[in-house]
Amino acid sequence: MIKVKVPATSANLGVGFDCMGLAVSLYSEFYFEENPAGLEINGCPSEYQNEHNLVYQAFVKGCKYLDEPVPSIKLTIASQVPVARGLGSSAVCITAGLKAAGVWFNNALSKEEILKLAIEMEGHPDNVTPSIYGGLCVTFLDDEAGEPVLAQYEVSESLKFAALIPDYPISTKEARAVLPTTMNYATAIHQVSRCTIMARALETGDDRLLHQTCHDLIHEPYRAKLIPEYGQAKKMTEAFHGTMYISGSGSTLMAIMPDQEAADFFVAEAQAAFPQWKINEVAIDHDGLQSEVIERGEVLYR
Ligand SMILES: Nc1ncnc2c1ncn2[C@@H]1O[C@H](COP(=O)(O)OP(=O)(O)O)[C@@H](O)[C@H]1O
Ligand SMILES: N[C@@H](CCOP(=O)(O)O)C(=O)O
Repeated sequence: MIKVKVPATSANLGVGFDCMGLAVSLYSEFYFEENPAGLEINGCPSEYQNEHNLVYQAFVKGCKYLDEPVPSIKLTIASQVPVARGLGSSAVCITAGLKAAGVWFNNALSKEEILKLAIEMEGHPDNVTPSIYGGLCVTFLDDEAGEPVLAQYEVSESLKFAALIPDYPISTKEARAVLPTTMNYATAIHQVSRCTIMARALETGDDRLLHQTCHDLIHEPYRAKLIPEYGQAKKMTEAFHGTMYISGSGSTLMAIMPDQEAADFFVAEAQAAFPQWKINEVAIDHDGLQSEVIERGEVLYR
């Protein structure tokens, strides 16, 4: 049996639309076993328990890329990552399926190959890269070869992340449909300058600089309208000297707090204000995608 564990992600990270993302400590686990009786999928909503399942689709893509026959499998999913909440559930499914295909055929897929195939499936790299590599990642596709180019950045340990997860979904497809198709020079300059300096603010833990730089003009103004509580949550975050952005395509709002004390007070206050939401501090995941081959309850190799 192959076990794959993948962290959730917080993509865009304010001003890093479609390029910057962070792996966070909510995990999904996937178990792949041979099942001669045919495809069987458990542990996810019934609408995903068929051959269209995204994890299975990615597994098939990996097998085909390797030119190997698609094995008949039982797939069991145990997920902490909520669906359509901007925490990368689709990226998690895709990277897990690809990784399992690689492991199934003697670790035949490198991380770089998994990344390239995952971007093809997801359409943008900002959530799949951190789900594979962990930490804070920035990625773009090379103009000529179309190869992913990535850099990893440090995040100061003093900064604390609190995920405000609403009780309603927003699908990435719908959230992309509300975006304009063009932007002007002034907006591009605003965004590029802030994104570059925000990476430094995250590295140094400079919460004032973080607040100055984390001001997106590319997607948040349009998507905030899909989250009625956006303004209230932002005000509350700022009252605790934090900085808030829409995680991925929403609906989760991510607050970056300057220290542990502020994070603890903020989480309690936010939970009282939004009793139906799940509000958790999340740590940064530094490991990314992990796999194990297990036989008779024993881990044979990782
Ligand atoms: N456990 C799962 N099994 C199969 N597909 C899943 C699972 N979790 C998420 N998905 C797929 O991912 C989609 C949600 O992705 P998306 O709209 O990008 O939101 P997000 O990635 O922010 O959670 C679902 O509609 C479904 O297709
Ligand atoms: N850059 C993408 C990120 C989507 O992330 P997800 O976690 O919501 O899947 C976008 O903003 O559309």
